[in-house]
Amino acid sequence: MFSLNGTTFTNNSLSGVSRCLTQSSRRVSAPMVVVAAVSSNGKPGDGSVSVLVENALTESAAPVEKEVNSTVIGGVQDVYGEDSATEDQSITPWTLSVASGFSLLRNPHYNKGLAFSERERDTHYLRGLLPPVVISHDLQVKKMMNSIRKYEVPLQRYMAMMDLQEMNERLFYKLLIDNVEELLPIVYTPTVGQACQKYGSIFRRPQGLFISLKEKGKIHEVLKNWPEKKIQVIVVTDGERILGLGDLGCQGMGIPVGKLSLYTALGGIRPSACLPVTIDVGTNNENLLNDEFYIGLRQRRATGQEYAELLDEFMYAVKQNYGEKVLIQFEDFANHNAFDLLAKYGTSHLVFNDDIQGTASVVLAGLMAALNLVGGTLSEHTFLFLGAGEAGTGIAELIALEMSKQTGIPLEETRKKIWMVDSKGLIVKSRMEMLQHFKRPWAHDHEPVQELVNAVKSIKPTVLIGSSGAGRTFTKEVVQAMATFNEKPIIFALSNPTSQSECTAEEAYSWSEGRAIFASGSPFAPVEYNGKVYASGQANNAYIFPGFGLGLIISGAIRVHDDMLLVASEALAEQVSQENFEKGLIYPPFSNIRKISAHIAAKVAAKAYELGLATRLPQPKDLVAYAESCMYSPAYRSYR
Ligand SMILES: O=C([O-])CC(=O)C(=O)O
Ligand SMILES: [Mg+2]
Repeated sequence: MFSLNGTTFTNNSLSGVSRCLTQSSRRVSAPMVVVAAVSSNGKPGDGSVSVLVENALTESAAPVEKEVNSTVIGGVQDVYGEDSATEDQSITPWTLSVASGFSLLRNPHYNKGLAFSERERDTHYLRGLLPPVVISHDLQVKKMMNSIRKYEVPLQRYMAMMDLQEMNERLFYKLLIDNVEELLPIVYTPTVGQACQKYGSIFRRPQGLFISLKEKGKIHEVLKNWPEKKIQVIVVTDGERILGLGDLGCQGMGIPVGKLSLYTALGGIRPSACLPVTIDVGTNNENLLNDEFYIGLRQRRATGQEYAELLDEFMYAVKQNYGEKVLIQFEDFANHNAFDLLAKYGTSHLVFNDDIQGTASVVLAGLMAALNLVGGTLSEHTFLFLGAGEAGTGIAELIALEMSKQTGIPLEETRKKIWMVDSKGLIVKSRMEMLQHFKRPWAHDHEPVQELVNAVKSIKPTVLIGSSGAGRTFTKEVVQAMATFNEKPIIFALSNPTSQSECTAEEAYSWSEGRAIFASGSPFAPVEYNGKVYASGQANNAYIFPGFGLGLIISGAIRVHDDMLLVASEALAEQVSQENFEKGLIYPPFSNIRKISAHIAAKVAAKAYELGLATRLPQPKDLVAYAESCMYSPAYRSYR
């Protein structure tokens, strides 16, 4: 351990440095140089950097470092103080870049491409490696958007974005942040669904960790192979229920990668703190098992004890490696595992299931906002769901909880306002014995009903929610029935990607004669009906999880609590403006998402403090300002 300019460097951080050096020294041919990379507010002196490097080299004994022909080496991107929340501005002005010359251009964390200044080109051995022009970050964004728009096929745009992420991380994030509405459907639903279906053939470089049954007993070591050490958020899938597309096995990796890029772009978590993980226990997808190019384990899914042991080893290895404040987001697990994993680890780890909890929170927010358009309180409405899996029952439970909080009526009673249809028809008491445990709270007294349309006609819901993963199930008859007994029927078609949406925006508006208040999980372009343009909202958990995670991180929360989901919904609903309502919108535009995320984060953090679940003390006075100040900015740093 040693100190420099008041910052203490531990052996841990040094081993990170030495690892960088080791890895770089294998790749670089240009001599490495020490550079002090200065963030916009920092002014380190050059001499100190040499001290840092000397110490780094002498304290780590790996022989490879001695090979480093080190005039000097720069940068300590990875040295964050123990207390750092997300972005490093408040911690230390120092960044340590790992290389110079050709390898600097090949390092996505530090590469700036044509934006390297004349001076940086001189000091970092870049002369001749770049064409003469120097362009600004903004011009780079413009140029990149021009080329991306030239691709007509969305998957090509996706691949161009992934290539950019691997080439120049800060440009990737600036592009995404500045053009979020245009690029979200590319890096996220619906295109990410296609990317997962083809992941085997488009896989180029590792973007996350693959942990398969082969790694059993070694997960702790496998985590150490990941180059970043200060992980704050992990998104993990086992690929069994990727969006509404079913079992995509190991190819589900596209989802954790996509979700985490939104954690950074939308929620401001720094990219190096994000770790995508795919657990591979096999797949039951015959097409993949028979595909010679399939990249995962070629076996049927392990279940029972074998599955549980691998997950258990993973969960404990994560805590051992990254501490108890690392957020683990479960994503796209099948129902039969999702509920159990959340219940099992909810008391020992900081875990969040996006499909159960994130979707619930975003839908509740949409409903809160919709009340402004349709009137009444939540408990005056009647809800019918198609699909009683993670999303459906998660949303239902949060609505029932909110109704109970608002009215003081017990949860068992408020649940009775919510009905569900699954593949076997309306969930009713007479089916109780045969129901999976998570469906049982929704079995109410009623005659058995097979078809959705008959359930709609009998229950007469004011709100119809599709969470079935089955596309085109809200038929004309269903939507028309909703429109006969509701002046403004609320219809959410949540399943993803677009192909699985229960109905399209156009169907919802035309079949309801323009009266539906409609939102969908995947985006739909505005629709014209009878000379009027209808823009619909995207009820997607992407509104919630980035800000929610930010709130947990900035407060140092150690557990997720349902009350945090309720305040996240309130925070999102509060961001819908009068102007949005006038257009019939119940979600704010994604273009404001970083501001929205800061508000969600502040409310979630405040709740964590109130519940005694926050460890980051003292509590900042202005949590919104604090959340904003912690957010990662993709602005380039200048290397001196
Ligand atoms: O990824 C999305 O767009 C939303 C989601 O979690 C899912 O559909 O599983
Ligand atoms: Mg999901």
